[in-house]
Amino acid sequence: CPRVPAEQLTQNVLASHRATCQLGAEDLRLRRGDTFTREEVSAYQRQPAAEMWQRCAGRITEAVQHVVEFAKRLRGFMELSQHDQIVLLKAGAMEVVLVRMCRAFDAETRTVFFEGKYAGAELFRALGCHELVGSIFDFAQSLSALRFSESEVAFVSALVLVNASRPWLQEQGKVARLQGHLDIAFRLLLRRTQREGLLARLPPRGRLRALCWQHIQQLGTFLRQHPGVPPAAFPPLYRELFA
Ligand SMILES: CCS(=O)(=O)c1ccc(CC(=O)Nc2nc(-c3ccccc3)c(C(=O)c3ccccc3CC(C)C)s2)cc1
Repeated sequence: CPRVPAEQLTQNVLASHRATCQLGAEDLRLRRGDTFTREEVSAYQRQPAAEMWQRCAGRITEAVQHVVEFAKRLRGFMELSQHDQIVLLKAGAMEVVLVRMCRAFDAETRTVFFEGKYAGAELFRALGCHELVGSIFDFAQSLSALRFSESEVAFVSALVLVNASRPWLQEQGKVARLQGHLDIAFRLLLRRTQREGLLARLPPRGRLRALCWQHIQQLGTFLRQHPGVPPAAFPPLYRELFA
């Protein structure tokens, strides 16, 4: 079919995701059976809280950097003002990580890929934020039930990022136009693949926002309880986004 703008935009969204998705969905699926042994789990549980927080902060920072690269490749994102690009990434990067992370979640064993193998929630006990970890698993579980294709993950990620209702935007109209084009392209894809029902089953935006807020709060609690941990122990980007 002729390369109508929506088709071109769709190709750009899919290519941007494929180029920056960090681990391939297929690889993640193939490694599902590979879970940590009881000994390895208890070794993680015996880690000091600071060590586990720093490891997770490092992982999150890597994931966020891939999301920044995804945004930069999205047609139209680089045409936004620098200020608005930063506003959208500060508000949305962690939300996109959470959406992408569902590909690394195995609902059958309720485990997530972490540092080379699949881990249950109990592996993260040393973090001291049992509720947050449980909520992340629940959220990943709800997303994995939707059986996203990579194209759907790509579009959901793009629409999480390009959100004209984020506060502090300077050129809200420009973001709304880009958001509108992405929305139309996504709906065309869903119609073509008989997946229109997906839109009604996506979690409300508030779920993502609440999870990110819980993460920021738990980080704050951890840092207050461990005044000895130097801020330099966390990657600058992680501190900039969450501390
Ligand atoms: C995201 C791109 S990907 O290619 O799919 C990919 C690429 C790479 C990986 C490997 C990986 O980094 N897994 C991590 N797992 C968790 C985790 C941790 C608690 C429960 C559930 C998953 C990480 C976190 O640090 C995390 C994740 C979400 C919110 C908050 C946090 C930190 C908090 C809990 C201190 S990192 C997985 C998936």
